[in-house]
Amino acid sequence: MQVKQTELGGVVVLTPQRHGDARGFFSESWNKRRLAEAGIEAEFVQDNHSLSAKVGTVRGLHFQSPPHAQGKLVRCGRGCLFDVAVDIRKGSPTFGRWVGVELSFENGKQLYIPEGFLHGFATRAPDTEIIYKCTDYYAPECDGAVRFDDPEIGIDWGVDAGAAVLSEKDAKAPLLKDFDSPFVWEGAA
Ligand SMILES: Cc1cn([C@H]2C[C@H](O)[C@@H](COP(=O)(O)OP(=O)(O)O[C@H]3O[C@H](C)C(=O)[C@H](O)[C@H]3O)O2)c(=O)[nH]c1=O
Repeated sequence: MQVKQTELGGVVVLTPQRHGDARGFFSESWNKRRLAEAGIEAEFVQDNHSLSAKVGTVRGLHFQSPPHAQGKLVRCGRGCLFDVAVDIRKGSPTFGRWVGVELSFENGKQLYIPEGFLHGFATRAPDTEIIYKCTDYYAPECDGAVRFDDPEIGIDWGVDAGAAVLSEKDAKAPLLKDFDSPFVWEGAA
């Protein structure tokens, strides 16, 4: 498995090995021991799977606040998407900074996003399916969001923000400056 650190500490791009043969390929999409070897000690308790029919669908930027904060291991089961993590840990030297990576069925890449980060994605192909493991259960009372097109964050989604396919919740999400993050950077004094 290839492991590539990003400029946001803890956010890691993983590419599991694919064993190709005349039938197609086989890949271990998740292996706890290999993640631990990559420095990721995560206990996953829930798998999520969603389908987004239209190109330019944006889901995010979401988080769950403590005590049900979620780390996520994200991959693309079909199609192609641009997956983004944003650091919202107060005191972090990279607070408000984002990283993005194209995940597709073709490239087999995965993104690990620890607790304390917003997560969102924009689809780049029709009928795109995202599949991701979470380190805590769904807790709607802890559900939170920040606007995907917040100019202070400045994510280049590669889609026309005005034409993005959004949920009502995402269309009404607050800006980062109007939001009090429940996360504190562990490196803070
Ligand atoms: C997240 C979640 C949702 N639901 C139900 C609640 C709604 O009836 C329906 C759609 O939920 P929502 O509109 O929040 O789904 P997304 O917009 O895809 O939200 C997700 O998108 C971003 C990318 C994430 O990382 C989060 O996992 C999550 O916030 O599924 C559940 O039953 N369990 C769950 O874990």
